[in-house]
Amino acid sequence: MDLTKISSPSFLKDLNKKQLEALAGEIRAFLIEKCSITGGHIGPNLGVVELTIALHKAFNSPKDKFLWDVGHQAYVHKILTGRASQFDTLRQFKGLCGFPKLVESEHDMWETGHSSTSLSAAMGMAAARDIKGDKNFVVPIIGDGALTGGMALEALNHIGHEKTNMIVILNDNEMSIAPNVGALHDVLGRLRTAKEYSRAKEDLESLIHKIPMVGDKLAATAERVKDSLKYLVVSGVFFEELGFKYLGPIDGHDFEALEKTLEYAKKVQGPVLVHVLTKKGKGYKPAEDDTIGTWHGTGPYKMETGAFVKSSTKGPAWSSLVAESVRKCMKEDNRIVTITPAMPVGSKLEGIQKDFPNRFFDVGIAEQHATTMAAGLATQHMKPFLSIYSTFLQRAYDQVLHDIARPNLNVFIGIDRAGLVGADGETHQGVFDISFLRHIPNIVLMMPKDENEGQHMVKTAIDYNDGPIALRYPRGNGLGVEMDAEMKALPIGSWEVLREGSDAVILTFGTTIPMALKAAEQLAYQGIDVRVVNARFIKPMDEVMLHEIMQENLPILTIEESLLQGGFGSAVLEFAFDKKYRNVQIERIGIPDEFIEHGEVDLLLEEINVTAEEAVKRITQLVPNKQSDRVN
Ligand SMILES: Cc1ncc(C[n+]2csc(CCOP(=O)(O)OP(=O)(O)O)c2C)c(N)n1
Ligand SMILES: CC(=O)[C@@H](O)[C@H](O)COP(=O)(O)O
Ligand SMILES: [Mg+2]
Repeated sequence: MDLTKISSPSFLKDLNKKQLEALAGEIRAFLIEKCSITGGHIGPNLGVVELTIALHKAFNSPKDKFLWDVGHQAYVHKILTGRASQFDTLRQFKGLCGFPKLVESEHDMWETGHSSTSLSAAMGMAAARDIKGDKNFVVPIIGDGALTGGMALEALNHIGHEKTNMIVILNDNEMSIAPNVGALHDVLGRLRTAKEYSRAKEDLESLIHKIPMVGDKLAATAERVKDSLKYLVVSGVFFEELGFKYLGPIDGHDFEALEKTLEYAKKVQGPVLVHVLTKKGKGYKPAEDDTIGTWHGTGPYKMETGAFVKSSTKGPAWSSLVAESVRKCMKEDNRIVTITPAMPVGSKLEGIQKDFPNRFFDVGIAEQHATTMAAGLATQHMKPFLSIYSTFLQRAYDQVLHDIARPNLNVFIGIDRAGLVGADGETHQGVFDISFLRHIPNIVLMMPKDENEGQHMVKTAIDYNDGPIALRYPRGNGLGVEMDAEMKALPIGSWEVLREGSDAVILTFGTTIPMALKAAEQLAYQGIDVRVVNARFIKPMDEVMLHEIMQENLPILTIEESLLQGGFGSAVLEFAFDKKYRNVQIERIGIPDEFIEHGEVDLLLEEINVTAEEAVKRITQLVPNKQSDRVN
């Protein structure tokens, strides 16, 4: 079948088991081929091929509402809702989004990207339905990893209390990105093996009902016996005690089991949780055999061998640089404890996990817990290293403020994926952390210009004992610079002049330094002499140097791959105003007040004018008389 010809999932209603299985095969082949070129979340999507087909067969989207938790596993949903032809543009600039997107389709009911939001949103949609007296199903699909997110548990608690009609599909493949962790994971583990029990339960029930005369009465008593048996044998009671009817576990690749269970679930009053067992990466051996999370989200790969296509990079991965530098420090200092909320693979923490198993914690998708746990460690004079993506740190804003900064606890926060991340798009861009951290008292916030300065900043953070200190670093690789043999701490709040200049100053840090230097070189040809400063401490700023620059009354351009609103440039403006440098001209380049969609980072930066050309233009406007000098 030509998948690109699908315009709506309604055709599924007429397919028999054989045809459904054939369709599943075609979709798998399509996904493996397309993702081999574009990259993407191939593992999770191969695991939900049959489940997604069965859901679209059993329900009537968009009247019935599917909410895909995290949403990285919605490619099959996108294929069945008329978007197969767009997969060549998956996660590319102005192309198909890798997550559900309202503007893309009426079938995309809820935008995700961050984990564990589907149940809360589903409760909202179900409440609206009930208040309006509408009749439709609300069907959130949540993974075993996402279920460890605090929001999901808050929602389960409320939904069960309200006894709202909802069919929760728990897609359990025993994996988060890495193998799933936590006591809830263990509960699911007991359930997975409980297949026998649920069959025995049904056999028992039908047997008792057959006993003439006493059958039904006995059945009622047996119900209580069965339930007590349930307490003994399986932990499905976990969900049933929360007010959910628990169905399962069922094989998520078996169309008959799926159809039977979904049709049964549609008849149940109140919230139902259908526990579906799937295999992440199913149907593609390299992904199926993945036990660590390599095939959760990938770049392009060779279909035949599963070999990843190497991109040309100069320096080490930033995550590896930071993790390796911390690992070195952990050898010398047994106060250091590393915590990650479910991202050991992305943040390259496997080495730490292996060498220091009792000083490493993967807490699951639980950013708030991870952050406050770090605070608790710091109260006991340990040195917690919280490794967390910028975008996911947004989940723990109050924990940083209330639990770490307010009591001024010595926590080292490694903010990974700081800046534009590219393919994951607007739900994952790491461009807000400066704005939401800079205004918190006691915080030190820094960003290195290259991997050598990165290792020195790790040392700076480890040696710093006066409160919270955050090191932000980008997705991707370093510049390939030479590394000093020894890590050495930097003076807190110290900036560095990279290029002298007497006509204007560019203040910038991290990934935008090469662009600033390029602009300065171009301006030199115009006779404009620009100083370029590595403003590597975003907080505290180098106020001595700032006073000097402003006393010289030099025009200033700030550049940052971060939100302008409340960002570094704002800090410089505030400084000038507060210190009464009212004549200094200041311009800012950075992320505008909008969400930045998916695409290659260079194209995104061009789109929003965070470029050397823009810097040249802005500086030229700042020093017009230099222009006229040159012309005369
Ligand atoms: C708040 C938040 N934290 C972390 C992530 C990163 N992340 C994306 S998918 C994923 C694992 C999800 O596991 P599961 O829900 O079981 O889905 P599966 O990939 O197994 O289908 C994680 C940790 C995220 N998207 N959002
Ligand atoms: C869907 C999700 O949130 C993660 O899979 C994320 O895409 C990982 O990002 P990196 O690829 O930058 O590790
Ligand atoms: Mg999972």
